[in-house]
Parts: sequence; C-alpha cells; structure tokens
Amino acid sequence: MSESLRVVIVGHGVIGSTVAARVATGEVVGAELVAVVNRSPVANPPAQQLDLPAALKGADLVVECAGQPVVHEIVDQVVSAGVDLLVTSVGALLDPELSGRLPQLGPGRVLATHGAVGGLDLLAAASRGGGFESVLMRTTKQPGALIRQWMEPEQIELLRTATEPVLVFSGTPNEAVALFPESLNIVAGVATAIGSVEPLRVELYADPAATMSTHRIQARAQLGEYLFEVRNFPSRDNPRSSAITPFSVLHSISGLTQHPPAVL
Ligand SMILES: NC(=O)C1=CN([C@@H]2O[C@H](COP(=O)(O)OP(=O)(O)OC[C@H]3O[C@@H](n4cnc5c(N)ncnc54)[C@H](OP(=O)(O)O)[C@@H]3O)[C@@H](O)[C@H]2O)C=CC1
Ligand SMILES: O=C([O-])CC(=O)C(=O)O
Repeated sequence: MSESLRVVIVGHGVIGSTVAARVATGEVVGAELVAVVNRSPVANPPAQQLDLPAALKGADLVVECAGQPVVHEIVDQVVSAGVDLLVTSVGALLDPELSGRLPQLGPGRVLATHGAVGGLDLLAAASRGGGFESVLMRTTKQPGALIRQWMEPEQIELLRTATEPVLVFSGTPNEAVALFPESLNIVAGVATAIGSVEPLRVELYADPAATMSTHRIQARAQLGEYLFEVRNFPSRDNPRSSAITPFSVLHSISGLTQHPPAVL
C-alpha cells in the first residue's frame, strides 16, 4: 500500500460526488482520490474518470455509491484485484447468493459503511456477548420518498393522500432491502452488525408530517436492552436518503487510514 490510501469512488451521484469532492480536497487525512467511475460522463470530475479495470490498477480502496445492482456487478472484480470494497448500498450484502460467498471472497475485503444509522458498534459488541432475543427497526420517511413502481395503485394513492402515518411495510430484512433498495440499506447495516438476520424485524412508515427521516432501533440482548433513535434531515438533492450519508462514508474511509484518533 502506498503512504496514503488511494481511493476510487464508483457512482458520482448525490452521495458519491460529495464523498469524492471532499476526499479530493484532502478532508480525509491519509486518503487521496485517484479516480471516479460512473455510468455516464461526469462534467468536471474531481479526479480522472476511468473505467473500473483501469481505476483498480492504482487503488487501495473502492467506495461504492452507485446502488445495490452495482455491488453485484463489481464485488468479484474489486476484491480479486486485492482492493478493499467499501459498500454504501449495504442491502446487496444480504442477497443470499452473495452473502453465502462473502467469506470466500478476497484477497481484498468487503466492508460496509454504517450509513444513515448509528449504534452499530454497541450492537456488534452485544452480538459477541450472547446475542439478541429481538431487534425491531422502525423507519419513518416522507410518503413521497417511499412510492415505488411495484406498488398497487391503491397503495400509491394512499401514500399520496395520507393525512396520518401509514404502515407501508412490515417484514424481514431480506424483504426490506429487496423492496426498498434505495431506502432501507441501513437494515442490512444493522443485520451485518448483529451478525444475523434472524432476530431482526423491520417496519417502514410513511408520515406526511415527517420533516426528518427517523430510524428507531430497539434491541433486546442477553447483555442489555438498547434503544437508538436517529433523526436525519433528508438530502435536499435526493429526499429518499439522508443528508448524513456521504459524511458517514467519509467517516468510514477515515477509519481505514492510518491516522488516529479513531473510535472503533
Ligand atoms: N447505507 C445507507 O445508509 C445508505 C445507502 N444508500 C445507497 O447509496 C446509493 C447511492 O445513492 P445516491 O448517491 O443518492 O444515488 P444517485 O442516483 O444520486 O447516484 C447513483 C450514481 O451511480 C451511478 N451509477 C449507476 N450505475 C452505475 C454503474 N453500473 N457503474 C458506475 N456508476 C453507476 C449513477 O450514474 P449516472 O450519472 O449515469 O446516473 C449515479 O451517478 C443508493 O442507491 C443506496 O443504495 C443511500 C442512502 C443511505
Ligand atoms: O438515508 C436513509 O435514511 C436510509 C437510506 O436511504 C438507506 O438505507 O438506503
């Protein structure tokens, strides 16, 4: 590895462009932006725009900010080149085919950002100390951010006209990330931290009065009971996701550099 961590950003959209710009200006001590990879041409990229094979030649870390399908597209290529992959679209890691192969992949590592939630360090600790009886994750967002093409017209109408909170989804983590791939990656972050999907149940609410996206994690573990409530402002450029997310990715990159202090 060179002295600084050589970073490639895949996906130069709302999240990736913020991450790329800030790594490029040296905001993450010990990291440098060497390339961006994006489906379409990027006007004035903060580093050279390359295709993935070319970008991998000079990379230590690829940061995915492009969506769950892109994780599936690139994961083998990145880690088999000995490059670490930091995943933002963490929901992809719950896919049964990919999750089954993860322990065999390498020599690069597959890493997940905590993204728009927190408390994962303590949940990971509790999973080592006896595990969980139950974990309930309840997310509330603005109705407009949750409308999906696969919904029945009646459900779309209900979301458009809601005057009070509506339960949009209740189910397993795998169902959650498959049905809401741009909105519930955080569920996979929690599942990864606790090392299992089994104790985790997910509820998604649409609230017309919501000015913030709320994620409430309520966990009952052998070592204690934990309640985390995160209230994020939605991103101005993409109301489906939280404005904090690119900064969480920057924090995750910072944790991979050699520069203390780091909270691990
Ligand atoms: N873990 C978490 O807490 C969160 C995770 N996320 C994840 O982050 C993802 C990105 O979010 P956001 O930045 O808002 O989305 P955007 O739609 O703004 O950006 C996606 C970018 O990825 C690019 N892209 C798409 N396909 C490819 C490809 N095959 N190769 C290279 N680039 C590609 C797009 O290119 P083009 O210019 O051609 O459109 C676009 O620039 C979300 O889809 C979600 O999965 C989001 C919020 C929170
Ligand atoms: O930003 C958020 O609120 C969470 C999100 O979109 C995701 O996890 O995909």
